Amino acid sequence: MKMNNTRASASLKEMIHVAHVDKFYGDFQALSDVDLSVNQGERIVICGPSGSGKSTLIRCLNGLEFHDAGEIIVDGISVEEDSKHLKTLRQEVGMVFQQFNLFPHLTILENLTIGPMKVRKIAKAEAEKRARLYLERVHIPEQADKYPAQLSGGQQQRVAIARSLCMETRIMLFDEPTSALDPEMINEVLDVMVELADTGITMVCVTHEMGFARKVADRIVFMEAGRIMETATPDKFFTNPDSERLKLFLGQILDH
Ligand SMILES: Nc1ncnc2c1ncn2[C@@H]1O[C@H](COP(=O)(O)OP(=O)(O)OP(=O)(O)O)[C@@H](O)[C@H]1O
Repeated sequence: MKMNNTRASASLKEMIHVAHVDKFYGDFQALSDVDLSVNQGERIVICGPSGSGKSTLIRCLNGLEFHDAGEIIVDGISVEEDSKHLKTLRQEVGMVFQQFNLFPHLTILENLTIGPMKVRKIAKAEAEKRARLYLERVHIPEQADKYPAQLSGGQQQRVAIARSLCMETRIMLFDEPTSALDPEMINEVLDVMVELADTGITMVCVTHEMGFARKVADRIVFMEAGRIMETATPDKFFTNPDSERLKLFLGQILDH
């Protein structure tokens, strides 16, 4: 179900505000004067060469890393190391990583219910109902009673997505969710992400999957050397990029 009308009418609310952000690791500057604004329901794909700062930027959005200068506000919360609201922020922003980070000693169902029960204080029966619903959504309801090691990488990543969905967050961040997967499992995860994108959730996704970017993104952000070099709609991004660097990058990745 497309929700473009809803997204259009909601598009005035800015969910992510990044202004003049710098980030250093020691002496190394990983982000330089980064600006990014994401409205409610927007789908943003971030791409760029290895080491360009994509993961650093997305990790700064939910306080897994902290910026050194500038301002980041996510869903009304200022992201700062000493903020009292960091816990709330992390609860409100879902994140799916390259490595699935499931609890190995818990079943799939338990992986999905632990957050809602502990953090949201939802009763077990309700949490399980919700978990089974989202396992249906990611097309693996039959895996509920297995342990993560018994699932394929693609299935584990779909559980990781379902786990974020169970927390019913309004923002989902993805950091190269398919890059640790065997090629034949990439599409099953991307398909779930395409379905998720149609629900109106705000999405920021670091990925090299340009087919996904073309299909889903409202805007694609190209980073290089810690800077945002270009931001464009998929159409412009792929057919008429402004910078020579982006043309070179596209030449390299689209040839593969
Ligand atoms: N914890 C860290 N300490 C020191 N340097 C780091 C740290 N994390 C990242 N860097 C450096 O910061 C730069 C940006 O890294 P980042 O992981 O954000 O890039 P990326 O664009 O996501 O790369 P990739 O596509 O390879 O994942 C790189 O040069 C990296 O080596």
